[in-house]
Amino acid sequence: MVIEYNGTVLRNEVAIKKQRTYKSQNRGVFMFRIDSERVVDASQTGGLARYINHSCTPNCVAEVVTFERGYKIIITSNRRIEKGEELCFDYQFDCVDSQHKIACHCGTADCRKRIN
Ligand SMILES: C[S@@+](CC[C@H](N)C(=O)[O-])C[C@H]1O[C@@H](n2cnc3c(N)ncnc32)[C@H](O)[C@@H]1O
Repeated sequence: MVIEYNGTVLRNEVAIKKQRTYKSQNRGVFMFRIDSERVVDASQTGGLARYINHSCTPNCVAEVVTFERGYKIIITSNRRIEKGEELCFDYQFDCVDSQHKIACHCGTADCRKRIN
């Protein structure tokens, strides 16, 4: 394990409202989708894991572990990581319409050129 992605678990509807609010306040939005109903919001209460960037050829994997009392998002490495190397994982965002695509700058040979 490398780090846990901490934050507040929100219902989807609440997460969408909060996302709008953060954007209207010019604040960063740091959210991790657990499933179609729940999102972990790390924008206000999250730790350092929220700063991990996306890569199409990542050195880490983010997994949702379910417990009786909730969820944990665990980020583990999938290979040896050298000192000073940037941590990254595949965001696995859903594909969205062409107007809202985010270009990927991971720079790896297998880059898909967009994050979503
Ligand atoms: C959770 S934040 C990651 C931390 C962010 N780079 C920062 O400095 O706060 C996610 C955002 O970072 C940017 N990002 C992350 N990985 C990227 C990538 N491979 N290419 C381009 N932008 C990326 C995108 O704007 C994305 O919406």
